[in-house]
Amino acid sequence: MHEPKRHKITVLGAGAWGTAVAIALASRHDVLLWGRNPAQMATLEAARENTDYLAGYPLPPALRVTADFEQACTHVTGASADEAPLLIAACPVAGLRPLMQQLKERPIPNVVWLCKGFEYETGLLPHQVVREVLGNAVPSAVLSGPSFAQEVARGLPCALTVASDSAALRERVVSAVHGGSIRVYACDDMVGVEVGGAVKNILAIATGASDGLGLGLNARAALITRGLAEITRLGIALGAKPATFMGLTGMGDLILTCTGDLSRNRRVGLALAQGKPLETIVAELGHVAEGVPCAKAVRELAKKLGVDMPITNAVAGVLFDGVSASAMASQLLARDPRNELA
Ligand SMILES: NC(=O)c1ccc[n+]([C@@H]2O[C@H](COP(=O)([O-])OP(=O)(O)OC[C@H]3O[C@@H](n4cnc5c(N)ncnc54)[C@H](O)[C@@H]3O)[C@@H](O)[C@H]2O)c1
Ligand SMILES: O=P(O)(O)OC[C@H](O)CO
Repeated sequence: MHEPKRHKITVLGAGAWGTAVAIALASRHDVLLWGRNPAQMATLEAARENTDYLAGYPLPPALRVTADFEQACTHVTGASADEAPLLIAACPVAGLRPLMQQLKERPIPNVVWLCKGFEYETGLLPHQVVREVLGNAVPSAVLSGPSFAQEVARGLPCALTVASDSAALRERVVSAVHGGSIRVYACDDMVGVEVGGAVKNILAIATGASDGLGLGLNARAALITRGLAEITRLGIALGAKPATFMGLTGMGDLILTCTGDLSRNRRVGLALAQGKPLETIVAELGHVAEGVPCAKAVRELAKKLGVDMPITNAVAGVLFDGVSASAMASQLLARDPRNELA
């Protein structure tokens, strides 16, 4: 039986996902939500709602918010071991390195990140970025899986996976997050969990484009299935465990993001099918769509590693090389036949 315990938690990043996670945890724990924009945080406090990133979901009275980074850090660095502190980084991949640099000289107890992607400039996974900046001494974990912020903020059921090579941190994350309508599973395959979370966003763009072109449900199922093969090939080349890709952060998140209209990445694909330019799509979205920078990073990484990733290459062609969505579909169909399990 899961023993509920009260934790001191700081969530760094007040976008859609950081806000939803803070809302979900605030009824059980002492949670402080930090955002880097003082004006936005003042509005959030006044309205008790994140109108910029998660409109329509009131903050519970127990949830405290701040734009003061010092206060956000002290909430966990000043906590006793008995208060089992947890530091959660809820920024996009592009913000992870700067955020870790801000934390570098502080005695943080641990760090758990929620972002999904490869660092654009370096092609590194989030755990590699964190270790490059903080070293190996700080226990670190990734929390990922099929989870739309709006549903989590509403308290609807959801299952996530925490991956870490620290058994103690895995236990702490399960202790803090598992409960209510959230189930948390644990594993030690950080590479597999991060690769699944990153590449599914590219495939959601592909599926959105296919659906936007009206190519049908058969095409959608084909893209999801062959997309999973593509994710698995890259993951194995990077040292992941193949079984991870059949789990929540592989197949689970891939299905959700490719089929759920709440997905920003899927919406990018739907808009590409209408022929909209990428700059317009990104501006209209107003939120991060990690699949866009990730497509470029993964195309380069796969080329370097000699991993065949035709759907990723096709998506990158539409995003960055001026290929139309319909030409992308034709190019994928025209590829030579291959053995399904190769
Ligand atoms: N929204 C979801 O449903 C969801 C679910 C699971 C995972 N995620 C992942 O979580 C990450 C964040 O997504 P989101 O939905 O919150 O994005 P968002 O666009 O809603 O918000 C991004 C937030 O990050 C902040 N930010 C950007 N750079 C920062 C930095 N250097 N330091 C601090 N804050 C910074 C922005 O100010 C903004 O508040 C992404 O990697 C996304 O893939 C999102
Ligand atoms: O809205 P998206 O496409 O960034 O997807 C959100 C989550 O990653 C789904 O698990």
